[in-house]
Amino acid sequence: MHAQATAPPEDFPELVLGSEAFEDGADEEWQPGADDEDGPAAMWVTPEQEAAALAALEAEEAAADDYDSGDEEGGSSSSTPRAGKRLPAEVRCFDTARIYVKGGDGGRGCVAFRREKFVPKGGPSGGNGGHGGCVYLEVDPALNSLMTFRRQVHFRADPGVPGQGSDMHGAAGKDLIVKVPPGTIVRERGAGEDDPPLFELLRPGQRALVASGGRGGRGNLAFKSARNTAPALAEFGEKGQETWIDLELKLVADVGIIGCPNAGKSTLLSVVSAAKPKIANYPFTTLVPNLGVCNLDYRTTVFADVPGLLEGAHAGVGLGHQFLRHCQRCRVLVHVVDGTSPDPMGDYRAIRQELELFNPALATKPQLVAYNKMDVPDSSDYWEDVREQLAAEGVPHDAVFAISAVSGRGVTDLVRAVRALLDTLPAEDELAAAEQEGRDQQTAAAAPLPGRRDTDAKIGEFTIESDLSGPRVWFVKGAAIERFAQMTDWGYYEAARRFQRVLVAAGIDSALRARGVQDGDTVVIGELEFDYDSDHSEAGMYDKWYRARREAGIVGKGQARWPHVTG
Ligand SMILES: Nc1nc2c(ncn2[C@@H]2O[C@H](COP(=O)(O)OP(=O)(O)OP(=O)(O)O)[C@@H](O)[C@H]2O)c(=O)[nH]1
Ligand SMILES: [Mg+2]
Repeated sequence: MHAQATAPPEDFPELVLGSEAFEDGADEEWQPGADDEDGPAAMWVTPEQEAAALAALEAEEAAADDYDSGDEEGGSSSSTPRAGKRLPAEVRCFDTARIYVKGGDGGRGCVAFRREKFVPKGGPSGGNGGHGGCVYLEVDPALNSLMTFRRQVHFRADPGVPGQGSDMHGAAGKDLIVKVPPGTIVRERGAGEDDPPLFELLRPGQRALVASGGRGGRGNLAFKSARNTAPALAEFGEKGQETWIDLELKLVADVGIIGCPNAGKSTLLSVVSAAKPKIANYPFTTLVPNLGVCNLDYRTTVFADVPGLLEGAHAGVGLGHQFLRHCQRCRVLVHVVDGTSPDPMGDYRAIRQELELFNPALATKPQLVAYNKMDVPDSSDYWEDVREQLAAEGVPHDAVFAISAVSGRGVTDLVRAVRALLDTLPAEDELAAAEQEGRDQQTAAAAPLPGRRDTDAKIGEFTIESDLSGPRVWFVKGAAIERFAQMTDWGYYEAARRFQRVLVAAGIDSALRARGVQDGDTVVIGELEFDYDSDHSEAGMYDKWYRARREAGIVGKGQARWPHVTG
């Protein structure tokens, strides 16, 4: 902010503080004619004004209840239980994100004619525009959250390069590759949890096309035909596909470590793997699930340490329970019980209940219990007692382990037991299963993404709706005809004429007539709007095109040549 205050006065109108106090005051202070060299550069904004502006901005930000308005500093906010939207932004955003993706527009085609000495009537030589770049999501195993999407939500691939004269086609736009963590699920905007996702990205390097680039427009070379050897028209490039998509992260781990806050879950992860999660003696140290890879007896097991769970988490107490979704992919749960807690069994039951409330399938996952902090006398005194009570609840003795995560005592036994338990489970590989589903989804994904134009659509496939209540309006809807309208470059009379001919050939004109269209009615095709005219004679069409051009104030430029083709 301070840097902005000292910026040269010319920059002032661009400042986006959006505060009344700031703008009003600054207007009085800053004299456009004043010599900048006189006095300090920041004189045109007083410190009071800046403070007032910042205060207003902060108030505004606090009021705006959007994604980024949470506290980033942690501090008191992260240790007090908060519900719903007022959770720290970190917690709200790490495992879900909504992003905007747009493929690059195709480059426009070119109208050019070959002009060379000794080559009379060289013919058309305008090249096609390049294809727009596509947006892909790609799995990057180095990522473990969707946090990056807090900084950037808009992703646009490069447009195609326009075609040029001398038969030069434009280059294709560069694809944009957006990195996502393994376990990212892609859904249509606003789709529910139960709707089939568009993609599930699990394996490193796996890619999904989320927004394809537009086709390049054809240049006049492409329109050359035996009948029209000197076409004076070209197309615009097709617009790139654009859409909003929801991302959700479900970590891919074999083992989920769950338990109350401060039970020692992160400590356990840090001793079984090389992960270095934050460990501290207060609840909710962990806000974002951590992954760790454990290598024991030449076997690799991935552990996930999720934030602590409290009784009432399903109702948003503590950090809520949303992160439990990460455990849905885990095959085994390790439930860490804090031996130093005043009521270890109460903690245990509370967590079991929260699991049940979140998802009954999670509560039936195989689980091992780790009674932690055995190095503390308080805790070891109660160990036998807790063990018996757990047995009474149906947790056999061999599924309960006494450990001290800090010293590492008992941890190896626990990990071996986890491994053994994993081995007894059906060899069904979660990834393979998900991928199997993924294969089925490939077909689903082949269905058009929201906002996508179906490239296979036929020009004759359209529907007509009308609104004759006020000014008479006809809406012609169809993927192919809308694309055609968008790509038509009205700057060329021939393009306008071609459009008119296609309307007739595709049966749109006759369909409109059958429905009772009248001259002067408005016809809307995609973003194109024009007045209907039944006069399809060459002179009539030219006249209409010329009038439209003049109304738009572009007469004199462009290709107002007529009649130049005798067909
Ligand atoms: N004495 C003793 N302290 C332990 C043991 N394991 C963890 N602690 C301590 O317990 C505190 C909490 O440990 P964390 O690993 O951060 O606990 P957590 O379950 O990840 O907590 P949250 O992330 O806040 O839910 C830390 O001060 C650890 O040093 C243990 O075996 N013995
Ligand atoms: Mg932790």
